[in-house]
Amino acid sequence: MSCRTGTLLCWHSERAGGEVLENAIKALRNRHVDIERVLYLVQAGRERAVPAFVERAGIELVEIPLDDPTLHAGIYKQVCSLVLPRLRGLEGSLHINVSPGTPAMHSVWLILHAGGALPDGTKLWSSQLSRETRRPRIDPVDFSITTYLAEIHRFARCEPGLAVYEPQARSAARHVAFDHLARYARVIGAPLLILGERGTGKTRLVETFVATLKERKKVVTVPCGGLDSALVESLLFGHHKGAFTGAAVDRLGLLAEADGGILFLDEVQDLPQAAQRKLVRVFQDRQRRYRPLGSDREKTVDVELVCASNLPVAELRGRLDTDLFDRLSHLVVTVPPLRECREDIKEDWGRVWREIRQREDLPEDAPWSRDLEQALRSHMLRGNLRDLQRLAVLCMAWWSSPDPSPGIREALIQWERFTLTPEHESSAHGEGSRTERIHWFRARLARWAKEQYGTWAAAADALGCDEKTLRQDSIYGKV
Ligand SMILES: Nc1ncnc2c1ncn2[C@@H]1O[C@H](COP(=O)(O)OP(=O)(O)OP(=O)(O)O)[C@@H](O)[C@H]1O
Repeated sequence: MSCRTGTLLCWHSERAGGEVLENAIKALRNRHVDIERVLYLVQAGRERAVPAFVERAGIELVEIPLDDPTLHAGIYKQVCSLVLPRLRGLEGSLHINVSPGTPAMHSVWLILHAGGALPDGTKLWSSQLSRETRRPRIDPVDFSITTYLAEIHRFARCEPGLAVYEPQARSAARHVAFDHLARYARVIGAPLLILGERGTGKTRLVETFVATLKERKKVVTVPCGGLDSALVESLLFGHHKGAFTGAAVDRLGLLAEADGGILFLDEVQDLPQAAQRKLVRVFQDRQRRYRPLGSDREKTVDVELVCASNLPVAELRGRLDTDLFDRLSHLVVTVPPLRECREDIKEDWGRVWREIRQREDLPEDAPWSRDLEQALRSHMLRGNLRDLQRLAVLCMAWWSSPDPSPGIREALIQWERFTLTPEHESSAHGEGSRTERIHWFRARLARWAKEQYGTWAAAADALGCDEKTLRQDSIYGKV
C-alpha cells in the first residue's frame, strides 16, 4: 500500500525525551503515513533538553515561551501566534501527536481542532508504548466535536476571496456579539434581528455566518430601502396572472424563492407598513402560511427570517409595525462599531486590504506603520468598514515604491480631509472617550493652522511646536 505524506506536530516530552517522537514517526509509518516534516515544539529555555538527533534530522524546532505550562490560555495564545502561521499553505496532511506535554498542552490541540483552526482533514493521534508488547503504538483520537467556530472557518476556507470577520474576535464587544449571534442563529424558527451602524458588515454576516450557523445555504436578501411600495407585496408574496393591472404573468415571489433558506430583510424599517402587517401573519406560527396576490389558496414555505437595521433599537421600534417589532425583538444582536473593537482593527484592516487589492504590484498583506496604527486607533470610523475601504483605496492610489511611507502619509491626509459622517453629526467637542476627543481636537487645530499659515513649517512656528508634531496631529481623529 502506498504511503501518504504529512507533517507531524509534537511537543517535546520532558519525561520520555526524543523517543516519543521517533516512536510516533515509526508507528505512523506502520499506518502508511510517511512523515516528511516535523514541527517539534519545545518550551523556550528548555532547548538543551532536546535530543541531538532533532538537529541532525533537520527537524524544525519551535521554541514556545510559556510562563506556566499548565495554563491553557497561555499555551493556546502562543500556539496560535507561533505555530498556526507555519501551517499556512501546508502541503500534504497534518498529524498531531497529542500525547506529549502537559495535560493543558494536550487539550489545546483538541480545542484548536474543535474550533476549526487546523487545516481540513487534520488527524489527531495518541502515542504510547503498548503495555503487552512494549512496542510503540499510535491510535487515532476520535474527537469529532464541531463548533460554530469550526463551521465558520470552513466557510472562510471555501470562499477565500470574501472578507469575513475572524470568529475569535480580540475585542470584548465583538466577542460578545458573535457569541450571541452563534446562540441565537441556532434557534430554529425564531426571527433574528441584527442591529449595527452602517458598514459594520451586517449584510455579509448574515450571508455568511448566519447562513452557516443556520445550516441554510440559500439566502434571499431583500434591500427594503429600494423597494417600490406599489409592487412590494407582489414582489414578496408573488401574484397570479391578472391579479392587478399589469400582472401579465404569474410571479413566484421572494418568500417562495427563499423556501428552504433564509429570507433576509435588510433595512427592515424601510418595508412599507402594509407589507409589514402581512409578514407578521406569515411569521406568527411555524407554518409560514401566506396567500399570493390574486390567489384564493394559501401556500406554505419553510423559511427562516432574519432582519437587519442600522437604526438604534428605540428608533426602530418607532418605525416598525408594533406586532412586527414584538416578533423581531426576541433575539437581537448588535454588531459593535469598529471604534469599540480597536483590538481587532489591525485584522480588520488586513482583511479589507486583501479584499480590495487587485494590482499585483501591491503587497498581499496590508501595509502597517506607526502612522497607520495611530490613525486607525484614534479615528472615529463612523463609516466603519467603509472607512477602512476608503483608506485602502487611497493608499493604493498614492502607493509609492520602493518606500511606501510618503504615499501612505498622503493617503492618510486625504482620508482625514473627508469623512463619511457629515460634519453636523459630530458635536463641537468631538465624540467618544476623552482621548478620542483630544485627538479629534488636535487634528482640527493642526489642519486649521496649516490652512491659516500656508505651510506646516509656518503653522508650527505660529503655534510654537515642531512641524513633525503638527503633521502627526493632522492625521489623527476625525475632522
Ligand atoms: N468582515 C469584513 N471584513 C472586511 N470587509 C468586510 C467585512 N464584512 C463586510 N465587508 C465589506 O464592508 C462593506 C460593508 O459591509 P456590509 O454591507 O455587510 O455592511 P452593513 O452593515 O450591512 O452596511 P449597511 O448597513 O450600510 O448596508 C462591504 O463592502 C463588504 O464588502
